[in-house]
Amino acid sequence: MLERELFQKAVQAKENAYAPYSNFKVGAALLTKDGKIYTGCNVECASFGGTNCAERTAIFKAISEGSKDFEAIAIASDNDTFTFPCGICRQVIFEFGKDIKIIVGDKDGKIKVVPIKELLPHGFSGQDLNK
Ligand SMILES: O=c1ccn([C@H]2C[C@H](O)[C@@H](CO)O2)c(=O)[nH]1
Ligand SMILES: [Zn+2]
Repeated sequence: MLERELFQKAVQAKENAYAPYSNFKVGAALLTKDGKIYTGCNVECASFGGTNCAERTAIFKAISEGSKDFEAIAIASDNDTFTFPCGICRQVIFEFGKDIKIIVGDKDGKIKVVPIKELLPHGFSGQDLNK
């Protein structure tokens, strides 16, 4: 699966976003090492703390379906430029692999790929708990 194709899946997943409060729709597409794709969107809540980001929706779907070896996650919003994952999502992505590739795109179709360890330098992980 090409990075560009995975990004397009994230663009499609964005259509299902439930974002009536922020109006900021986000889609994510998660590629597993065995070639499966799990998509996700942000789901907001009137009690704002109940909101879940697109990235974590995709990851939690995958985990709950028995997949936990991830290759890459693509993220799309309606912004003109790249939307990188928030801090909470960076930590959750890092939980499942320090080399997972983050794929973002801009309005001109430019794709950028960055490993999660670059977005979360010195990240806390299970290793710190001797796990
Ligand atoms: O990478 C991001 C950044 C933000 N959001 C969502 C959370 C909230 O619904 C809205 C505004 O922060 O966008 C995501 O899903 N992913
Ligand atoms: Zn997030």
